[in-house]
Amino acid sequence: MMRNSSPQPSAPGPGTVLSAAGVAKTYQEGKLRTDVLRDVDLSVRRGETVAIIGASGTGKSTLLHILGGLDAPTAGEVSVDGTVMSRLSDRARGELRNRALGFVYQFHHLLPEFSAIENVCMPLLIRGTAIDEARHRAIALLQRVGLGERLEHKPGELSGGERQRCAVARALVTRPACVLGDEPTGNLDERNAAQVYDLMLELNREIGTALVLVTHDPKLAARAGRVLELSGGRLHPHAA
Ligand SMILES: Nc1ncnc2c1ncn2[C@@H]1O[C@H](COP(=O)(O)OP(=O)(O)OP(=O)(O)O)[C@@H](O)[C@H]1O
Repeated sequence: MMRNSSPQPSAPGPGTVLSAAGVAKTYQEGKLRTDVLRDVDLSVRRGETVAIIGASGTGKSTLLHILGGLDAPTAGEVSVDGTVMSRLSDRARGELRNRALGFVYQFHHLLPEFSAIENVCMPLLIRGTAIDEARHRAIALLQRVGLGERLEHKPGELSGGERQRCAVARALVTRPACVLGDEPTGNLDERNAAQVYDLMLELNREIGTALVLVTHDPKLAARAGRVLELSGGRLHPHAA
């Protein structure tokens, strides 16, 4: 494939937990063709925090889905913890996602019929952790995010900020190499958004999980170690 000469946001190397090389994505609906991503290169190192900003419709969610293995690129490759995702079977890709990645969405995506502790236990149980150990780890993390008194509450019985903090706990309970957040604080007021964002950065420091966060809020983005802007289907270093 022809590669352009735009500067790479950073080159992959040892300690890279997530990388994209020449990632393109085209949506084709009948005769309508939309080239959303043209040539995305990205390399995220262990423990790094990266914010991705960009105008509405530039493809931030599309990119995050592809980085998380939820969608396949039209061209290019994504590697998670050194393994190229497209070379894996669906099952092996699912296992890699469960082992190495965590996800936080704008709308928490917690399971409504399960309690906070059950929601946070879920990724551990999926990977075969014994129930007692899973509960022990879920309780410790829920206490850490300030929900120690809300363990048995269902999502509908939690406030918006509490739901997002529970979703953060669920994403981090497996101590993944990297957490991907798609506007993780986007539905919260400024104070709650700052609190949840703070929490993610604190857990990043404590656990060493890398964070890749899409946000429309420049103030929040500026607190990440690196800010990249998606425009014209490519990622560019963002000048502060
Ligand atoms: N399944 C699809 N089929 C066709 N086009 C799509 C599809 N999904 C997204 N698009 C288009 O791709 C473009 C990028 O969408 P995406 O949701 O990734 O943007 P975004 O940067 O996350 O936007 P926002 O900030 O508004 O959430 C949009 O123009 C959208 O219409």
